[in-house]
Amino acid sequence: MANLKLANVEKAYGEVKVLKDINLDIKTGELIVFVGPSGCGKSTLLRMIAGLERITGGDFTIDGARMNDIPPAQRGIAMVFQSYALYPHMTVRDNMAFALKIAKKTAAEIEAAVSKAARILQLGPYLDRLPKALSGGQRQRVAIGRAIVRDPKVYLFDEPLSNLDAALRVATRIEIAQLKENMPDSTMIYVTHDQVEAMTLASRIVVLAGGGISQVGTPLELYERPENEFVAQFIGSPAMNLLAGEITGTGAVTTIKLDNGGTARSTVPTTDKDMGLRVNIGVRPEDLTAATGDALFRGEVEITEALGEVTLLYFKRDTPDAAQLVAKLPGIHAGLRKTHVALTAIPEKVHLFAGGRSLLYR
Ligand SMILES: Nc1ncnc2c1ncn2[C@@H]1O[C@H](COP(=O)(O)OP(=O)(O)OP(=O)(O)O)[C@@H](O)[C@H]1O
Repeated sequence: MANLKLANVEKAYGEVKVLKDINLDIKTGELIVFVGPSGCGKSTLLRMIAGLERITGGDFTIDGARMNDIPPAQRGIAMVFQSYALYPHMTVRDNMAFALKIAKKTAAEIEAAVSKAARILQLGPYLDRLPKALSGGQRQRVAIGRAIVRDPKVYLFDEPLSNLDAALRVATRIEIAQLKENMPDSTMIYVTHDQVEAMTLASRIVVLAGGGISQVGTPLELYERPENEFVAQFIGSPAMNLLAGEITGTGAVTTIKLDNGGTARSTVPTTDKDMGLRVNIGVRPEDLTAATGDALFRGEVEITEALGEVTLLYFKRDTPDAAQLVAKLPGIHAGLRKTHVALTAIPEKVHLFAGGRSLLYR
């Protein structure tokens, strides 16, 4: 059991605050994923939780006990890094047993812990091999095994799959999902650049930006109800399209006259005082469909990318909207190249942002 709490946590290097006002409650059994642009402080925050970086402000507690000044080894936390750093001259078994030998555990305790980890990670057949005789994915499993044998309350993963090739990433990602299933009471925090890892593994995703938390939510909450334009465009690939316009009709369904001449409708509710408000509508590429009546965008398809199950459409860059718009249509539509298309989206899929903030969260 481990409930983690970060209260007003900050990190300053000299005068520069790289993280501030970090408030986060993590419950036992959650798998929390930190995402955000490069340099936003994901690794720093993870390392502060591990005790590898000093916390310069605020409090970090595990089950109510303040951890700020507790050394890493006494926090009950194990960290798995992207470079697995196994001891090359030791077998898989000895790599996993090493920390327990140092901790002066008995041979029987070590044997029990190593076999349990080997079972969870399906490393049984490899226990007597040296790391050089393993694939990258198997080595990463041994690195995770070294964490498991210590039976920590909290697991921290710093981009554990980023050194693996695409196929192995998928396989190892599924293994991590299974690992989490097998250890429902362990709390995990995972840093990644990979959207798919974040969306598929996380109980909740923490989006970091500009030194703070931009939004915390389940993967679907972030996808369906982003609080701001940053999260809207960060989660989902290709990114959500933003088109500028003005509110011309309010109520349970809002009408927006777009600067490009198009019209959009949104089920985000508005009131009379919103008439004339400048907004950006947000529409995901996958929510755009061919329009028969009102369109929110019309343009000439310049490039198509047929990916098999979907086709991405990019438009002739003759207006600001056309330059940034991407549509994702199911199936293969290479024939749309050089044709004019009109696109719309159902009102339920049209997000509204004013000043960068979603009108849903007013
Ligand atoms: N020792 C240091 N002194 C000063 N600034 C630092 C130091 N270490 C990190 N930083 C700064 O802190 C910020 C956060 O770095 P961090 O490595 O945590 O980002 P990140 O989100 O993990 O990035 P990436 O995704 O590129 O790994 C960066 O702007 C970085 O330049």
